Amino acid sequence: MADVLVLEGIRKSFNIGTSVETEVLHGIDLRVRAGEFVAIIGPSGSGKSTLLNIIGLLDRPTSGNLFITGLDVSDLSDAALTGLRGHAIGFVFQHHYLISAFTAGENVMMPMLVDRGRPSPAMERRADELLSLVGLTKWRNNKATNMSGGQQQRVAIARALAMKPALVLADEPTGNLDTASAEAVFALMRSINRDQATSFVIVTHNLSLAQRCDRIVQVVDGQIASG
Ligand SMILES: Nc1ncnc2c1ncn2[C@@H]1O[C@H](COP(=O)(O)OP(=O)(O)OP(=O)(O)O)[C@@H](O)[C@H]1O
Repeated sequence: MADVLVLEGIRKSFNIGTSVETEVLHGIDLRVRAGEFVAIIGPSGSGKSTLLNIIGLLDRPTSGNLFITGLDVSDLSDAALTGLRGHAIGFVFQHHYLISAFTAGENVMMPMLVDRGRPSPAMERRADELLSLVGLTKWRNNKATNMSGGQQQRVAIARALAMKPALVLADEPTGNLDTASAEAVFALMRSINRDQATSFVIVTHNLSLAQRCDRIVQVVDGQIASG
């Protein structure tokens, strides 16, 4: 199967203060195949979120090559990166970042509205389809604030899928949830992965969930220690 994501020799340094430069990622090589579900684990401060931000085109590497769905993104402008991010990648974070004044349906429509500017019946239908997929059809017109943490995270997953991304990135998606809700959210992501062949890369501290992914990539001190 084709690779949805290829990283070659990715390095990332941050400037701390005016002169001190610290390298946080020391040459990461990673491939994720289309339809693969990968867990990234590692100690706090090892560079997992930095890596996910680079994969998600939210930050640029200091050096190295990054290919998303076969496209070399190294020389793309910021505007082109934003466009690619909007279409190829869906994001789920530890905090759901739903807009609390909006309904579940409106939150799911947001990426489509940002892309196309104005609402349409097709967008409404897509939102309905996605809310059904995450088991929240009845909650379509409820404000996000009136939903449980697990339900809010399921809305966030529906929103992440709105643009039919090839790859979903999730940073501690179950970190704020109780055990039962974490299980439900993980099972939902896994079933979407299986049914729709969407690739997932999730950062998690939850080892029992990580063990149920296709592959575990362990990051230690800015390098891949295994996986
Ligand atoms: N914008 C930044 N400027 C300077 N240093 C940064 C920046 N972002 C991250 N770092 C540093 O990079 C290192 C890796 O941080 P990162 O957040 O990627 O780790 P992590 O593995 O995701 O940790 P955690 O599991 O605690 O979320 C840390 O030492 C952090 O202080």
